[in-house]
Amino acid sequence: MNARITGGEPLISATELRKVFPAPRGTKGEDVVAVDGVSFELLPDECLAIVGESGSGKTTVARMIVGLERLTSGAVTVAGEDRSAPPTHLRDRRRRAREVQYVFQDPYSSLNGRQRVGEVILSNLRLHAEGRVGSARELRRQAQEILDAVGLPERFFDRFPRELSGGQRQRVAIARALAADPGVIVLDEAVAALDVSIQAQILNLLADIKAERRVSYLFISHDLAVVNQISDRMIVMENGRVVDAGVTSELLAQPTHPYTRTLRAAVPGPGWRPVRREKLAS
Ligand SMILES: Nc1ncnc2c1ncn2[C@@H]1O[C@H](COP(=O)(O)OP(=O)(O)OP(=O)(O)O)[C@@H](O)[C@H]1O
Repeated sequence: MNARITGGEPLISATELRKVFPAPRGTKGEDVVAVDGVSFELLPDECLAIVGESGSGKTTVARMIVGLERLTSGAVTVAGEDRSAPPTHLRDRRRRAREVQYVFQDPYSSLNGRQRVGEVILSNLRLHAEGRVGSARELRRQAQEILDAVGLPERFFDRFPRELSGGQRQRVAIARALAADPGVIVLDEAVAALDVSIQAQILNLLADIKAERRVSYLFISHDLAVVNQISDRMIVMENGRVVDAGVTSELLAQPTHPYTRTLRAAVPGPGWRPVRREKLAS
């Protein structure tokens, strides 16, 4: 079972999320309001981007959604079930991981250096098989199928992460997420550490996976050019609040909010124009 649901019911619903980090003990510093009244919905088969400058609260929102950060107030539901409180036991944690997987920014630190690529995938397959673990041969076949889906042929199965490039490592991280067969993948600056040409490859890969596996993405990024390529809708965060939201191509073509205009103006490269995703796909 995964968190996929049919129809227009949101996969993730975030309502009035608020996160306050207390000032460190013994200091006279002030509490940090990292997230303040953030609401959004992620629909089946869509990619929703959360954009904003560094410190705007994007990662904190993502961590609240996956249960890594306790909510100060507000509510999160996944596939209609309340997920506002952190998981209390291992079973709950695993069930949530099957619903929503998280891919981190840094492909260099997010993989265990002592685990071979195939084992990374196998261990997540075993973890989420819910007692339906097949033979070792069948598991290996499934692991290789997932690696094939992210463009890593059989010769990568026994390699260690240190033997891979940044782009290849991020493919492994995506494959590891897919092994849980999730309904949603949260991608937190998942291409930010990669060269532009490798970024494009990973974005194409993500688009292919989304079309083939019907997984939804919550795509956290500060990079509007990247967001323009991958997302259907976007919300814009500034100082912990949502200041703008809408269909990505429309919002980028004609940004109305001053902050969105500022972000848009910061996109590098003369002649950069928002391009509808259908055009990119051809
Ligand atoms: N564990 C924490 N303790 C205290 N303050 C925190 C903590 N985590 C985040 N913050 C603060 O909350 C605010 C939002 O941070 P967050 O990392 O969510 O922003 P972001 O938009 O993801 O930025 P970046 O892209 O740089 O990660 C920042 O002011 C940050 O310093």
